[in-house]
Amino acid sequence: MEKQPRLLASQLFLKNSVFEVLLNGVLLTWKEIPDNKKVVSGSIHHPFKVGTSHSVSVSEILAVRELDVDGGTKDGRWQKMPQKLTEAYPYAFTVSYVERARQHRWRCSDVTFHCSEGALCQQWIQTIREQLTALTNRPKHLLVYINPYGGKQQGKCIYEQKVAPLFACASISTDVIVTENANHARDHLKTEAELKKYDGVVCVGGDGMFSEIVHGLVSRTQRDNGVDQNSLEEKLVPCTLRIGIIPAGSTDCICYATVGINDPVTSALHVIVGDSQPMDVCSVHHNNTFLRYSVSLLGYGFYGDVLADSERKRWMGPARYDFSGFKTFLTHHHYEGAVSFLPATDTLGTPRDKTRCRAGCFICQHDGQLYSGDSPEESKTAPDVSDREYEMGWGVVRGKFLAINAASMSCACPRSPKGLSPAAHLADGTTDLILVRKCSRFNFLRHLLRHTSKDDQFDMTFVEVHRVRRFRFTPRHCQNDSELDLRENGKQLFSQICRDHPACSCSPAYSSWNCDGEILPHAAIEVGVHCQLIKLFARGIEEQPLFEDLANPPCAL
Ligand SMILES: CCCCCCCCCCCCC/C=C/[C@@H](O)[C@H](CO)NC(=O)CCCCCCCCCCCCCCC
Ligand SMILES: Nc1ncnc2c1ncn2[C@@H]1O[C@H](COP(=O)(O)OP(=O)(O)OP(=O)(O)O)[C@@H](O)[C@H]1O
Ligand SMILES: [Ca+2]
Repeated sequence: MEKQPRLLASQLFLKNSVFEVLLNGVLLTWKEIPDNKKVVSGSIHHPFKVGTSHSVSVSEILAVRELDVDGGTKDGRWQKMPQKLTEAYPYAFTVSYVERARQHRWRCSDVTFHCSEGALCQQWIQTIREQLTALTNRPKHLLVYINPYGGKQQGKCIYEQKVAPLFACASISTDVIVTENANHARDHLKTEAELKKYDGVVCVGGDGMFSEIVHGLVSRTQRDNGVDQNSLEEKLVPCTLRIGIIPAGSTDCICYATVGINDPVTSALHVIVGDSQPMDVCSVHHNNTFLRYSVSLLGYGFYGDVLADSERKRWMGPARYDFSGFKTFLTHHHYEGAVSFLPATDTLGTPRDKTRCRAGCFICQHDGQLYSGDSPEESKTAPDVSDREYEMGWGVVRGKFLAINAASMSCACPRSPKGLSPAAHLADGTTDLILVRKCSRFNFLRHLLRHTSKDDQFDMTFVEVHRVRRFRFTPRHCQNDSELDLRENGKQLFSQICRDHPACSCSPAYSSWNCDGEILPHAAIEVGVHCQLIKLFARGIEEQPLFEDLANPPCAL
């Protein structure tokens, strides 16, 4: 087959005007041309219209398809064409591309170019297709898991109506599994799935569903590479398959913090263009035994109690968190214990930075390290602790806490658009440890409210925040290491304490850990961060243009 040129320039017809259309391997641009420069004959030009121009990155073109002269595309989509146009320009092709809308939303837009010669039309189609084929980061075959019961139970419908047509348009083939029970996706990935067949795994659901995919993929990768997940000293092997999240859950905080919005079409488009966003993963251990992975929030006290209460109210849907949040706020329990942590002293950022982790983040590109390039490749995913540091650098905070939160990323979500730790990074190998000491209800409310405003939620005397690589929590009443059933022990201990002090308003001895929306069975845990262990089909939150109305300014050609 004849090699297509990388550069194409033609005068083509679009919406009653003649446009200079240019493809240079990086950009597709089309600019309305003035009357005196036209070489196209028989154009139906609007003489008073001011020339407009557009530009689309080839990497954001989804597909190109031929348009039949009778007005339908070859793939069956129907388009209305004025008769005069079809007579003068009987050949046409449609380019589908990403267009940016408000609040980080992406939409699929179509532009149809008409020409008088069939050969020219074919040349354009083939050249664009060739340039799309050269984009090797794009997935061709995906494994999709749908949770039909997540969020408002719309997962199946969202996928079929909004996502599947886009995947089909971009010629992505899929194997779709609608899960039949909790952990179906995790176990299928862990043991059965033929991962070699796929370029990525997509989940349709919320943070819980994403967590299943992470557990399935990370565990499978470690098993295939003979790595023991139980030891915190082990360097975990990064997963090669990227993960896509089509949001259909209650919080969707992973999606919100990696894309900027929980919108199924936007997420599907990030999958199609083959974006890649590395992410840190925390491994949580108890007595040198692996418990779970966490990518967003590990929360003891307030967020643990909210989750424990809300699990009994799943029937309420996403509103359960507000109900349980309000109830937990009123109960105002505090918990006693010791938090030891290894500060990330060698990092580029701090939790109090004004800058945010955004697409192309400088800090994440350097794995959060001050001295990039010095770290050998194999140490990238390890909790990165030398023996000396291990002995020397640990800090300890003891006391009574309303909340102990570790945010490995901002945890931005619709409830708190800036998140629990606004300056946290997706892929710097650290987690932000937020300690909220016992304080009055009023002060705690002030702290919570600051998650929804511009004010700094850390700028309060009872709150401290540390960027750490590892941490450990030991509850005060943890008598021995074999504390096994937290809930039973907790209840017994609570009733014991309250029998001793009948008139007091003491808190139970234990809360629970909320690990990305799952309750952990132990209060005493040790946590390590594995830098960039997984990759998502995302690019981080893109900076908003200064004036949103200029999100798609006409480009200067
Ligand atoms: C007064 C308003 C204050 C609003 C403060 C909002 C802060 C919200 C911060 C949300 C952080 C979410 C972190 C994400 C965790 C996910 O891995 C996990 C799985 O999806 N989600 C949850 O655990 C779900 C956790 C959901 C927590 C919701 C907490 C709602 C608190 C409401 C407090 C009301 C007090 C009202 C007093 C009058
Ligand atoms: N077929 C199924 N039946 C019951 N539970 C399922 C099924 N498939 C997945 N699950 C479980 O449902 C739980 C919740 O799902 P998901 O995360 O999709 O929604 P959510 O809890 O509403 O949202 P979020 O996690 O964002 O709060 C997950 O932990 C997952 O393990
Ligand atoms: Ca991080």
